[in-house]
Amino acid sequence: MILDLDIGNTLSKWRLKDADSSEIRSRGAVWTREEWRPGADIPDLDVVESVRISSVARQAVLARTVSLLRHRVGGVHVARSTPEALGVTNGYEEPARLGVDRWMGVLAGYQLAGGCCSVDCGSAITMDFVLPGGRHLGGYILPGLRLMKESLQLGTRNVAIDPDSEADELLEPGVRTVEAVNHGIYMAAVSAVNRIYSEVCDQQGVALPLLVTGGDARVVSRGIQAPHAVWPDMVYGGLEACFPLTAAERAGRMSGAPSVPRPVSLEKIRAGLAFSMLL
Ligand SMILES: Nc1ncnc2c1ncn2[C@@H]1O[C@H](COP(=O)(O)OP(=O)(O)O)[C@@H](O)[C@H]1O
Ligand SMILES: CC(C)(COP(=O)(O)O)[C@@H](O)C(=O)NCCC(=O)O
Ligand SMILES: [K+]
Repeated sequence: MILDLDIGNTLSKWRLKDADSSEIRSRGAVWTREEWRPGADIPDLDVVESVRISSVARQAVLARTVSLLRHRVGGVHVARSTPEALGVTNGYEEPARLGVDRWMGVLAGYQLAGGCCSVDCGSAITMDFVLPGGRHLGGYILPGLRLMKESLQLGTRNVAIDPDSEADELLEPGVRTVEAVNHGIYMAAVSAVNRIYSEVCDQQGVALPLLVTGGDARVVSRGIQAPHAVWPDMVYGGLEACFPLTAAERAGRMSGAPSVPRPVSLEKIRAGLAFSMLL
């Protein structure tokens, strides 16, 4: 079995993948903390031959996780943000400083769709852009839904936005504090994503395929106007592409990769931008 780990600021996600069949056998998530307890937090390591890790948690968390795993597992692969990989050049002035989850998302998105915009809705909402040809432009970081809510300190943190609620409902004025907060932060997130996507496509003169991942991907997706695909395993897709271990991965296939809708035309994106500026 292959154990894939995506350690974010809030949640540490794991999945077990069968190295022979390439099937995902199980998955889970625990709050990100200092130490892993195999058998409790993550599956028993006896069945694991290799581990692939993307981590943006504090360095100490990664160091401890890796030292625990190295004692028990043959191959431990830790992803890093590099100046170039898989045909993509990292746009950061200091490439190593780009969050590795963003880099994994960018690489997965580029493998799947060529030039693209990748959006990761987790503790932070990040947006990254890669042009056809592989130039990563850099991106945007804004607070995620949960962080925005916590920063208001109105005691509403434990009432999550229902991921099944309709975007239309969430855009209406709230008539209770929790509702006003939820609708406010939702509006902040989706209007930023919509605007940034359109602005960058306009600046660069190209309509890019759009991919969305992260714990809040489903709810944010409902408010995104441009055609897009939700890909919960996008960070794992980057790990598969960087460290291919199964036959399917060596052939360039990433688990759970969605079919990506064609973007609308650049003219339509520009018309939408012009319209929003008139208002
Ligand atoms: N069951 C859940 N438990 C915790 N957070 C959840 C859950 N479902 C959705 N979320 C949302 O997902 C976010 C975490 O998403 P994730 O992509 O895992 O973040 P990160 O990678 O930063 O740890 C939380 O901040 C919260 O808004
Ligand atoms: C921006 C992030 C905090 C997002 O992390 P997440 O919300 O996925 O936990 C992470 O990608 C990170 O620590 N990045 C380093 C800074 C940067 O990318 O510029
Ligand atoms: K994120």
